Amino acid sequence: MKTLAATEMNGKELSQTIREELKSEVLQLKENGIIPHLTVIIVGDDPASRSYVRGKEKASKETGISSDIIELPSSTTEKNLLEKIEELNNDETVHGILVQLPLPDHINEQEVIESISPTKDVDGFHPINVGKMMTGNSTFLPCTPYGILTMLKAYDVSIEGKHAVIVGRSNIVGKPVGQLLLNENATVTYCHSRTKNLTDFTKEADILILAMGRPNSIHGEHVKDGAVIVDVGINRMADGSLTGDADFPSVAEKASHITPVPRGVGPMTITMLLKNTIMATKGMPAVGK
Ligand SMILES: NC(=O)C1=CN([C@@H]2O[C@H](COP(=O)(O)OP(=O)(O)OC[C@H]3O[C@@H](n4cnc5c(N)ncnc54)[C@H](OP(=O)(O)O)[C@@H]3O)[C@@H](O)[C@H]2O)C=CC1
Ligand SMILES: Nc1nc(=O)c2c([nH]1)NC[C@@H]1CN(c3ccc(C(=O)N[C@@H](CCC(=O)O)C(=O)O)cc3)C=[N+]21
Repeated sequence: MKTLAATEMNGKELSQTIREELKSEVLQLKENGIIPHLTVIIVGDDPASRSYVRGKEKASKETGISSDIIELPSSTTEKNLLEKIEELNNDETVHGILVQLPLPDHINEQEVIESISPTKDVDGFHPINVGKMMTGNSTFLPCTPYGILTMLKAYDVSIEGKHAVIVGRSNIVGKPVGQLLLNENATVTYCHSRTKNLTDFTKEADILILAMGRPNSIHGEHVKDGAVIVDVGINRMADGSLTGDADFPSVAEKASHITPVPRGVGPMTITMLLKNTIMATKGMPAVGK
């Protein structure tokens, strides 16, 4: 019988530890009469999005963060959504604003992201915050990439000088995770749907980040011995189960470290959202200063 060679990087367990620390930060804020508050806006009734939003609300409550969900019908106009965001920007009792993506096609996602006050942008998607991240300045980091970095550090994975290969280049996962690893002195390669001979690149990775959203795409033969594998993919299978982008059993035989799906990157994303909300409550440096 083959034993699992890899260390499993368990995002659920690590999240529990971090969330305990966050709870005491929240208690301190409350002692000073400040209650951190996160408002999540969801437009439409996509079941997966609703399930994530509920997960965020549950985790907020458990950490002592107050939260509310604004549910808008998919027929909501962009103007209506922008007005709602403006109200929240001006509401001093709201510290963090998250607009669940994707939005319906008739709403311009970029306009919406840019309308959120950068000081309340706990997703780290506002161009000002993206720019600060790119230049290595302190800001809200996007939750999934921040969660990945936190997990790699907690498991003592060394990043400096390592070849990090990112499969996926979305604005919310692929691009920013590559940037954060570059900031940590990795050598970074981005792959995407037009990449030719993808596995030539994955085989070269010391750290392989999979963020394609294609189930079971990468197998043991496509990764280097001793590689660190972070599987961001969340794919709902016909039987209702969740699976990542990697074929877990064969990849785990080659890897030194691997994240499972579920209980890997997903819970870390939510933990970093809580962390960003606390940071927003404490007050971010004013924009432009
Ligand atoms: N664990 C978590 O917390 C989170 C998980 N996710 C999950 O991560 C996955 C990615 O999410 P997201 O970035 O939003 O998705 P997108 O669909 O926005 O991006 C997918 C990326 O993968 C690339 N890609 C698709 N097919 C291939 C292929 N065959 N070969 C190489 N590259 C390919 C695309 O390339 P191109 O740009 O050329 O189209 C694109 O850059 C999804 O499964 C999502 O559910 C997302 C957010 C948080
Ligand atoms: N503005 C915005 N910000 C986001 O951060 C954002 C978004 N929009 N749209 C959708 C994606 C997806 N996402 C996930 C968060 C947690 C889990 C998570 O906790 N997953 C659990 C499983 C949950 C389950 O069982 O369904 C796990 O992997 O263990 C998954 C996915 C955040 N996203």
